[in-house]
Amino acid sequence: MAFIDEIKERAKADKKTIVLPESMDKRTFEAAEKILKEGIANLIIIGTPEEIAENSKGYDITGATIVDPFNDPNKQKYIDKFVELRSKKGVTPEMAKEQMEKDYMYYACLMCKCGDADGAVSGACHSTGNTIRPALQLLKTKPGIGSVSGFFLMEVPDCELGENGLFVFADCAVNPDVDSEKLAEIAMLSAESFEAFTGAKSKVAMLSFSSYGSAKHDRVTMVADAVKIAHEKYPELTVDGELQLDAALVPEVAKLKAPDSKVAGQANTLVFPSLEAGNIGYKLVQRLAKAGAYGPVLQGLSMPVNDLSRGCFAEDIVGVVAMTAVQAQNAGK
Ligand SMILES: CC(C)(COP(=O)(O)OP(=O)(O)OC[C@H]1O[C@@H](n2cnc3c(N)ncnc32)[C@H](O)[C@@H]1OP(=O)(O)O)[C@@H](O)C(=O)NCCC(=O)NCCS
Ligand SMILES: CC(=O)OP(=O)(O)O
Repeated sequence: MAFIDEIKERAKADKKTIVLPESMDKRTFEAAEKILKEGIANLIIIGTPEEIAENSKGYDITGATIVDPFNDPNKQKYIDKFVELRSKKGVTPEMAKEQMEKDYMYYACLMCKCGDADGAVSGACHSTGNTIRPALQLLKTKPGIGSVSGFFLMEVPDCELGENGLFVFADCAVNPDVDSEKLAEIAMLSAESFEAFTGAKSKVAMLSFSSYGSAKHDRVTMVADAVKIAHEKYPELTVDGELQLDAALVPEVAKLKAPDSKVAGQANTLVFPSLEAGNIGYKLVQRLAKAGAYGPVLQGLSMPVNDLSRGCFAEDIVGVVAMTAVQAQNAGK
């Protein structure tokens, strides 16, 4: 069974409620029809009657709960929660109301925070920054986590590398500035994500343009230091580096470049040394290898809220909603 079909089956087994705030985009309704028909999740769609009528034309969204952000009996509860969480940052009730009406992602995050939804998915027509900022501000990180990061679950067709073509790539979405500490934490979170979604043991490669000191540069040292930190802080983690991509993936190259590594030649979880590398890397594999790219899924956030690429298809939204529902199932465990 394809990876995403397994995730859909897991989502269906214990249905969660996911909120979709992008009623201004037709893909939301195309995806909603599929999600409801397949029974993947209960849905809340945020939008005015005009937005819903205009963009849902031709799609059957019977069963979705529609919330009009200008006329919602629960709105005061969300305004109060917004102010409770952000008054120290100067947010007043008037500002909270205006922000929620202007940007439905704030509304969606408050629904999650108040327990009226288990997760949210947005980003088909909003940039990543605008999609995740409300979640970072209102939901915050899980206890003990310093930074939220974003991974893609990549499903590469006809590929024996990784876990039969399945990989986690991170960070592809969130942190423009990383250091060794952050990279080590991204490695730990990515390993957890890989294992939660695939059920297989993760083997994390910390990528660079150097393998085991073959090049000398500050950016190589940053990755090598991240590996040392990861070994110290997360001794249960199978992680190695710094490694070039070919050494991480291909057994024959691994024998030459990192012969004693427990990861080289078998990596299934790839931690990129910068956001540039991660974001470009996942798009290369998606577009040239025709890989499935599900995400960016956020890791380290206190509740499941996930982003999409603006280039996504409705089927990608369905996949990310299923992954969000599975994250919500795992949240209490
Ligand atoms: C994530 C991002 C939106 C946050 O930056 P920003 O909008 O400038 O916001 P700030 O730095 O003021 O942070 C806003 C809040 O989020 C928190 N935050 C920022 N980055 C965070 C992270 N990685 N993890 C957890 N919290 C984070 C800040 O602490 C701050 O909290 P506060 O308001 O309670 O003090 C920004 O780093 C960004 O745009 N990243 C790149 C996204 C992107 O374009 N990716 C490529 C396409 S996928
Ligand atoms: C993940 C990503 O790159 O998102 P977008 O394509 O919307 O910038």
